[in-house]
Amino acid sequence: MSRLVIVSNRVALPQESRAGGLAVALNAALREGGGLWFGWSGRRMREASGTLHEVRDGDLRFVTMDLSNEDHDAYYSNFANRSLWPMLHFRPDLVDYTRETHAGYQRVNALFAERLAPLLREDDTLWVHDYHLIPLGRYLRERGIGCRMGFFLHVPLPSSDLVSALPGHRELFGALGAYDLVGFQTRRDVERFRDYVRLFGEGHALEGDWLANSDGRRFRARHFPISIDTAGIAAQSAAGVRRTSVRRLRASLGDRALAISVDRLDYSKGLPDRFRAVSRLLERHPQHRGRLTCLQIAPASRSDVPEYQTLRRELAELTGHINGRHAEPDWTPLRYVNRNFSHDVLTGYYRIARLGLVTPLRDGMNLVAKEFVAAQDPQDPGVLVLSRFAGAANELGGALIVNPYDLDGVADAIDTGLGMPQAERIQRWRAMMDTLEHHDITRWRRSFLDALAATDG
Ligand SMILES: O=P(O)(O)OC[C@H]1O[C@H](O[C@H]2O[C@H](CO)[C@@H](O)[C@H](O)[C@H]2O)[C@H](O)[C@@H](O)[C@@H]1O
Ligand SMILES: O=c1ccn([C@@H]2O[C@H](COP(=O)(O)OP(=O)(O)O)[C@@H](O)[C@H]2O)c(=O)[nH]1
Repeated sequence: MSRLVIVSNRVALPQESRAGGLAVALNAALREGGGLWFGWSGRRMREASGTLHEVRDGDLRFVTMDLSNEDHDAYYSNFANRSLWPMLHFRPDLVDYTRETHAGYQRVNALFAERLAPLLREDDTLWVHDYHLIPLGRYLRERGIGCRMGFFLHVPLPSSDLVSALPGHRELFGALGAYDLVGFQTRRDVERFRDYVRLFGEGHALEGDWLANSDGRRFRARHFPISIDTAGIAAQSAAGVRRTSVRRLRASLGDRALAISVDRLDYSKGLPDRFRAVSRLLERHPQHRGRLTCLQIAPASRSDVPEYQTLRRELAELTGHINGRHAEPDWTPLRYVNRNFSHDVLTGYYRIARLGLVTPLRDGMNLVAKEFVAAQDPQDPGVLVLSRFAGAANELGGALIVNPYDLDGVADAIDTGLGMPQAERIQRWRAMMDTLEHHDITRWRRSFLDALAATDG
């Protein structure tokens, strides 16, 4: 059997727990079959990039690479997260592009290829992840690596008009033609990719899910919605409610209902609009005053990036403003926590919540939405309020689907969710849980790798 080699910027080393769906999902996927995981070490050094570290855990091998401060700054904090991330999340107004940081991104991708190539075998299956590493496949091919290569984009792909506004887009997105299979989260992302290839791309779209790159070499593009370890999370949450931290949260609520949100502190997640929607709820539906506690867990993310610093300041101010306006001496509507929690605790929190509030402005998938569903008590499940702009909305039709820009609509959905009869809650939850039980992380991994194995190579 071919060895699986996963490459991603973020690697979840054994015993490491941090926010971010990619690392959570790949960890679950790799543990199933063993293999090698290659990526950034998480260390920024004063000296040059490229030092490798290795950790073994059973039949898993983790090889990570240090980056210099300068490379990390150009590749991750700037080009990946100030040029690509905002563009891919439909925010051209936030794109900050320079040729220098673009060159740094290409340089780090070339270095990934240089360090990874000697570790590869001819019959490996290589699976590259996300917008940090789009050109890696092309650099590896230039080094003569001929093994099967797949790429998965965890974030959305916007329309060609937006993509084509990024300087150098042809070279960057044309590099996807070096892979044998390119995976996206949703069908719409695939459609937009095919449109892009047709209108601007190096290469052309063929019949079915086939495309041809600029050399005429054929590759495929399909959607593979990422998922979670559904059974594992259900079991974890049932046990989680007995944890001290979960019991303490429940005790602190008294007889108030809990609405929970869990997001990296990122502008794509729509936190300011969500907080305003909670404020709107208390105006439109005053019966919830003193009866509802909204808990927002928002671990800091990409703190070197100015847009994230601005958002953090904005949210601190907005929380103070909303609580100052609505709170009573014995009640505050919003609890806002900038800390990272382990899955054991989070799943217990989800289970005692009456409502999961997941309202990103754009999100590739949003695993929190799926985790919230999997963590519910089957006899007394909570309700999910979910943005139509999260990839997860395509599969979780049992949620109350909202437009996060429509604050009145979000407020009304919260009200509907809090008042929903038990029979309807069970019916909606069962439909979503059936989907997640059928389509879990194992199935995601297998369907991608089976499709990759079925390409010409
Ligand atoms: O690595 P960071 O910069 O700390 O960011 C964390 C991850 O955020 C993004 O996650 C995406 O992948 C999820 C799983 O497919 C998906 O559910 C979510 O919608 C995406 O936003 C990013 O794409 C990852 O590369 C980061 O590691
Ligand atoms: O304090 C936290 C906050 C989030 N997460 C996890 O981080 C992932 C977030 O993934 P999602 O797809 O929702 O968004 P992303 O952060 O990848 O954009 C989920 O598995 C969360 O359970 C976590 O472990 N601890």
